[in-house]
Amino acid sequence: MHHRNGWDWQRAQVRDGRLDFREPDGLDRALRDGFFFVDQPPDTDLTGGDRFARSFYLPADSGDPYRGFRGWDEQRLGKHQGYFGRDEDQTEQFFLSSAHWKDVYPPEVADQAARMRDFALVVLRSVLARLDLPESQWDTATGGCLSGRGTYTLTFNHFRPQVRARGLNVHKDSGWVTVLRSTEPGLEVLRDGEWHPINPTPGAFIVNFGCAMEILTAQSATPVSAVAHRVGEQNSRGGPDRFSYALFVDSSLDGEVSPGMFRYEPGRGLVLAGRFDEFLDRILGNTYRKDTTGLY
Ligand SMILES: O=C(O)CCC(=O)C(=O)O
Ligand SMILES: [Fe+2]
Repeated sequence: MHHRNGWDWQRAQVRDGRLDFREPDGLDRALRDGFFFVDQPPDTDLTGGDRFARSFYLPADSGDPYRGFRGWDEQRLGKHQGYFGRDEDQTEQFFLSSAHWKDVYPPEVADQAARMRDFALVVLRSVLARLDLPESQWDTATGGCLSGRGTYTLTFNHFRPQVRARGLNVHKDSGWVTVLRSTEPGLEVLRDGEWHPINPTPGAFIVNFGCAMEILTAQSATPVSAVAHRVGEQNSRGGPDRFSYALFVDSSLDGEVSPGMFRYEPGRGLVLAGRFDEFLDRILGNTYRKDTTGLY
């Protein structure tokens, strides 16, 4: 349904560990849209994450443990970890997977990351329950995500308004589900050949699906869309800079845990579709380069 003020994105809440949509066909529509809103749980405290998003890039200051994170870089933390000042995008980012949360993030941020991960896994289970994939195969299919062996990354974006560039290039997220915290407009998604804004709703996270989910389900009875999205150029409006942060659920990068990405072929089962580490390198590399897009 098209409303005068844009696309009618679905809205859910989590009740008794399951996604409960406002509309009777809400889940099916959300799987096709690739994006939906979900109420933050009643006890959600976002102060640590919001503060980190507004501070991580600032020079260190002994009185403020949320500043001074540029020095935590890929050399120090490992591949795809730490601070990245992108060259072709306004965003400067901080990526951190769960193995590092307690050692690097301030304690409130590490706690919030774990709560967002648990919430994302509830959302993931609810979606898997709608697919024709047997439950006994869920953990294998998702590369160990449901048994705590996946890759869980909390990533912060700060959009530098003084940089003249796109905010964040066109891309699809790599993995299963993303739980996004945003308070400002700027996010746009490609749906039916047109770019539509997704404007944040107070009290709700934005959820979207990634490539791993799209590849797994493409031939199933319930294909799930990983929708291309981007952030437009942000101008200084005299107010605070735009920030966002997201909890990404991806498959394990450890070959001992998971051989890679699967597609589900009804009648045949899980079929290996390729290595996940190589896929991730490619999609991240292509997202932050000038003349490519983070699509596959
Ligand atoms: O800033 C946003 O609203 C979206 C960020 C995003 O798409 C991402 O970090 O993958
Ligand atoms: Fe994204």
